[in-house]
Amino acid sequence: MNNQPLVAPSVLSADFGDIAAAIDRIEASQADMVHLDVMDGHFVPNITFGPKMVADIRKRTKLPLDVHLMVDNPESHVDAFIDAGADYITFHLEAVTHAHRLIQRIRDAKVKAGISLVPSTPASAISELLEDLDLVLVMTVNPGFGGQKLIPGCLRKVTQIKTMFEGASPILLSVDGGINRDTVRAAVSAGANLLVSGSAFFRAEDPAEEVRFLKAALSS
Ligand SMILES: O=C(CO)[C@@H](O)[C@H](O)COP(=O)(O)O
Ligand SMILES: [Fe+2]
Repeated sequence: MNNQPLVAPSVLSADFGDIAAAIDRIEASQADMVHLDVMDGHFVPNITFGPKMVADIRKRTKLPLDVHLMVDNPESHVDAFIDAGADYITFHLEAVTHAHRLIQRIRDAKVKAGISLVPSTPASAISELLEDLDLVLVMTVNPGFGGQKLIPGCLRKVTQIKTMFEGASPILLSVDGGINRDTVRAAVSAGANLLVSGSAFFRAEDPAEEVRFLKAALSS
Protein backbone atom coordinates (compact mmCIF):
# COMPACT_ATOMS: atom_id res chain seq x y z
CA MET A 1 0.00 0.00 0.00
CA ASN A 2 1.27 3.45 -0.92
CA ASN A 3 0.84 5.10 2.43
CA GLN A 4 2.78 2.41 4.26
CA PRO A 5 6.03 3.62 5.82
CA LEU A 6 9.39 2.61 4.41
CA VAL A 7 11.71 0.50 6.56
CA ALA A 8 15.48 0.95 6.80
CA PRO A 9 17.29 -1.67 8.91
CA SER A 10 20.33 -0.24 10.69
CA VAL A 11 23.52 -2.22 10.24
CA LEU A 12 24.70 -0.94 13.64
CA SER A 13 23.04 -3.96 15.25
CA ALA A 14 24.56 -6.44 12.78
CA ASP A 15 27.65 -8.59 13.34
CA PHE A 16 30.42 -6.36 11.91
CA GLY A 17 32.45 -9.51 11.33
CA ASP A 18 29.91 -10.66 8.76
CA ILE A 19 28.51 -7.56 7.10
CA ALA A 20 27.81 -9.45 3.88
CA ALA A 21 25.34 -11.68 5.74
CA ALA A 22 23.69 -8.59 7.24
CA ILE A 23 23.17 -7.07 3.79
CA ASP A 24 21.79 -10.38 2.49
CA ARG A 25 19.37 -10.45 5.45
CA ILE A 26 18.18 -6.91 4.69
CA GLU A 27 17.68 -7.73 1.00
CA ALA A 28 15.76 -10.90 1.78
CA SER A 29 13.46 -9.04 4.18
CA GLN A 30 12.00 -6.74 1.49
CA ALA A 31 13.17 -3.69 3.44
CA ASP A 32 13.43 -0.45 1.47
CA MET A 33 16.84 0.95 2.38
CA VAL A 34 20.01 0.18 4.31
CA HIS A 35 20.68 2.58 7.21
CA LEU A 36 24.37 3.15 7.90
CA ASP A 37 25.35 4.84 11.18
CA VAL A 38 28.69 6.63 10.98
CA MET A 39 30.02 7.63 14.43
CA ASP A 40 33.29 9.42 15.14
CA GLY A 41 33.79 9.15 18.91
CA HIS A 42 33.43 12.96 19.20
CA PHE A 43 29.91 13.97 18.23
CA VAL A 44 28.80 10.75 19.91
CA PRO A 45 30.81 8.56 22.29
CA ASN A 46 30.83 5.54 20.01
CA ILE A 47 32.93 4.81 16.89
CA THR A 48 31.67 2.72 13.99
CA PHE A 49 32.96 2.86 10.41
CA GLY A 50 33.78 5.22 7.57
CA PRO A 51 33.39 5.59 3.81
CA LYS A 52 35.21 2.37 2.89
CA MET A 53 32.52 0.31 4.59
CA VAL A 54 29.86 2.27 2.71
CA ALA A 55 31.67 1.70 -0.61
CA ASP A 56 32.02 -2.02 0.10
CA ILE A 57 28.32 -2.32 0.99
CA ARG A 58 27.50 -0.35 -2.19
CA LYS A 59 29.04 -3.21 -4.20
CA ARG A 60 26.74 -5.76 -2.54
CA THR A 61 23.32 -4.15 -2.86
CA LYS A 62 21.23 -1.94 -5.11
CA LEU A 63 19.06 -0.85 -2.18
CA PRO A 64 19.33 2.87 -1.41
CA LEU A 65 22.04 3.60 1.17
CA ASP A 66 20.81 5.94 3.92
CA VAL A 67 23.97 7.29 5.56
CA HIS A 68 23.46 8.87 9.00
CA LEU A 69 26.52 10.93 9.91
CA MET A 70 26.94 11.34 13.66
CA VAL A 71 30.22 13.20 13.32
CA ASP A 72 31.69 16.59 14.12
CA ASN A 73 32.59 18.69 11.07
CA PRO A 74 30.49 16.72 8.58
CA GLU A 75 31.67 19.25 5.93
CA SER A 76 35.05 17.50 6.01
CA HIS A 77 33.55 14.08 5.31
CA VAL A 78 30.59 14.36 2.96
CA ASP A 79 32.66 14.14 -0.23
CA ALA A 80 34.03 10.75 0.80
CA PHE A 81 30.53 9.43 1.42
CA ILE A 82 29.27 10.83 -1.87
CA ASP A 83 32.15 9.03 -3.64
CA ALA A 84 31.33 5.87 -1.67
CA GLY A 85 27.89 5.72 -3.30
CA ALA A 86 25.52 7.04 -0.62
CA ASP A 87 21.99 7.79 -1.86
CA TYR A 88 21.00 9.85 1.17
CA ILE A 89 23.41 11.72 3.42
CA THR A 90 21.99 12.99 6.69
CA PHE A 91 24.08 15.13 9.02
CA HIS A 92 23.28 16.60 12.42
CA LEU A 93 22.16 20.21 12.61
CA GLU A 94 23.95 20.40 15.97
CA ALA A 95 27.29 19.65 14.28
CA VAL A 96 27.33 22.52 11.77
CA THR A 97 27.04 26.28 11.47
CA HIS A 98 26.29 26.48 7.74
CA ALA A 99 23.66 23.79 7.32
CA HIS A 100 22.21 25.37 4.19
CA ARG A 101 25.59 25.40 2.45
CA LEU A 102 26.23 21.75 3.28
CA ILE A 103 22.78 20.69 2.03
CA GLN A 104 23.49 22.45 -1.27
CA ARG A 105 26.84 20.69 -1.59
CA ILE A 106 25.21 17.31 -1.10
CA ARG A 107 22.40 18.09 -3.54
CA ASP A 108 24.80 19.50 -6.14
CA ALA A 109 26.38 16.03 -6.15
CA LYS A 110 22.92 14.56 -6.99
CA VAL A 111 22.68 12.94 -3.56
CA LYS A 112 19.61 13.42 -1.35
CA ALA A 113 20.22 15.60 1.70
CA GLY A 114 18.90 15.06 5.20
CA ILE A 115 19.15 16.80 8.56
CA SER A 116 18.94 15.05 11.89
CA LEU A 117 17.94 16.49 15.25
CA VAL A 118 18.93 15.08 18.64
CA PRO A 119 16.14 14.87 21.25
CA SER A 120 16.94 18.27 22.81
CA THR A 121 16.81 20.22 19.51
CA PRO A 122 13.37 21.69 18.72
CA ALA A 123 11.57 21.28 15.41
CA SER A 124 11.76 25.05 14.86
CA ALA A 125 15.53 24.74 14.31
CA ILE A 126 14.90 23.63 10.72
CA SER A 127 12.18 26.16 9.90
CA GLU A 128 14.42 28.04 7.45
CA LEU A 129 15.34 24.88 5.54
CA LEU A 130 11.94 23.58 4.45
CA GLU A 131 12.54 24.00 0.73
CA ASP A 132 15.97 22.43 0.84
CA LEU A 133 15.61 19.04 2.46
CA ASP A 134 14.85 15.57 1.13
CA LEU A 135 14.75 13.92 4.54
CA VAL A 136 14.46 14.87 8.21
CA LEU A 137 15.62 12.31 10.72
CA VAL A 138 14.21 12.73 14.22
CA MET A 139 16.35 10.94 16.76
CA THR A 140 14.00 9.19 19.15
CA VAL A 141 16.89 8.25 21.46
CA ASN A 142 20.10 10.08 22.26
CA PRO A 143 22.41 9.10 19.38
CA GLY A 144 25.37 6.78 19.78
CA PHE A 145 24.07 3.32 20.50
CA GLY A 146 21.53 0.78 19.34
CA GLY A 147 19.10 -1.01 21.62
CA GLN A 148 17.91 2.01 23.61
CA LYS A 149 14.31 2.83 24.59
CA LEU A 150 12.37 5.34 22.53
CA ILE A 151 11.86 8.71 24.27
CA PRO A 152 8.09 9.26 23.81
CA GLY A 153 8.29 13.10 23.85
CA CYS A 154 10.34 13.01 20.62
CA LEU A 155 7.24 11.90 18.71
CA ARG A 156 5.64 15.30 19.35
CA LYS A 157 8.47 16.74 17.30
CA VAL A 158 7.69 14.33 14.45
CA THR A 159 4.15 15.72 14.28
CA GLN A 160 5.40 19.31 14.48
CA ILE A 161 7.78 18.69 11.58
CA LYS A 162 5.10 16.97 9.54
CA THR A 163 2.90 20.04 10.01
CA MET A 164 5.74 22.42 9.13
CA PHE A 165 6.23 20.62 5.80
CA GLU A 166 2.58 20.79 4.73
CA GLY A 167 2.62 22.83 1.55
CA ALA A 168 6.36 22.26 0.97
CA SER A 169 7.78 19.45 -1.17
CA PRO A 170 7.19 15.99 0.32
CA ILE A 171 10.05 14.65 2.42
CA LEU A 172 11.01 11.45 4.12
CA LEU A 173 10.33 11.90 7.82
CA SER A 174 12.45 9.34 9.56
CA VAL A 175 12.40 8.13 13.17
CA ASP A 176 15.54 6.54 14.52
CA GLY A 177 15.97 4.81 17.86
CA GLY A 178 13.86 2.34 19.78
CA ILE A 179 11.51 1.52 16.91
CA ASN A 180 9.97 -1.92 17.47
CA ARG A 181 6.62 -3.68 17.61
CA ASP A 182 5.63 -1.78 20.77
CA THR A 183 6.48 1.71 19.51
CA VAL A 184 5.90 1.62 15.75
CA ARG A 185 2.22 2.48 15.86
CA ALA A 186 2.84 5.68 17.83
CA ALA A 187 5.72 6.63 15.52
CA VAL A 188 3.68 6.21 12.34
CA SER A 189 0.62 7.89 13.88
CA ALA A 190 2.86 10.85 14.74
CA GLY A 191 3.73 11.19 11.05
CA ALA A 192 6.86 9.16 10.40
CA ASN A 193 7.11 7.61 6.93
CA LEU A 194 10.58 6.06 7.26
CA LEU A 195 11.31 3.69 10.14
CA VAL A 196 14.89 2.90 11.09
CA SER A 197 15.13 -0.40 12.92
CA GLY A 198 18.37 -1.78 14.32
CA SER A 199 18.09 -4.15 17.24
CA ALA A 200 14.47 -5.15 16.56
CA PHE A 201 15.31 -6.08 12.97
CA PHE A 202 18.51 -7.97 13.70
CA ARG A 203 17.03 -9.82 16.69
CA ALA A 204 13.97 -10.95 14.76
CA GLU A 205 13.75 -14.64 13.95
CA ASP A 206 11.99 -13.82 10.69
CA PRO A 207 13.24 -10.47 9.33
CA ALA A 208 10.69 -10.40 6.48
CA GLU A 209 7.85 -10.80 8.99
CA GLU A 210 9.39 -8.00 11.10
CA VAL A 211 9.41 -5.64 8.11
CA ARG A 212 5.82 -6.60 7.23
CA PHE A 213 4.75 -5.91 10.82
CA LEU A 214 6.42 -2.49 10.91
CA LYS A 215 4.92 -1.49 7.55
CA ALA A 216 1.44 -2.58 8.59
CA ALA A 217 1.51 -0.69 11.89
CA LEU A 218 -1.53 1.42 11.11
CA SER A 219 -3.56 -1.14 9.24
CA SER A 220 -3.46 -3.84 11.94
O1 LIG B 1 21.51 6.25 14.85
C1 LIG B 1 21.31 5.32 15.61
C2 LIG B 1 21.83 5.32 17.01
O2 LIG B 1 22.53 6.48 17.25
C3 LIG B 1 20.43 4.24 15.13
O3 LIG B 1 20.31 4.18 13.74
C4 LIG B 1 20.45 2.88 15.80
O4 LIG B 1 21.09 1.92 15.00
C5 LIG B 1 19.02 2.43 16.05
O5 LIG B 1 19.04 1.22 16.73
P1 LIG B 1 17.76 0.65 17.50
O6 LIG B 1 17.35 1.69 18.50
O7 LIG B 1 16.69 0.42 16.46
O8 LIG B 1 18.27 -0.61 18.12
FE1 LIG C 1 20.90 6.11 12.75
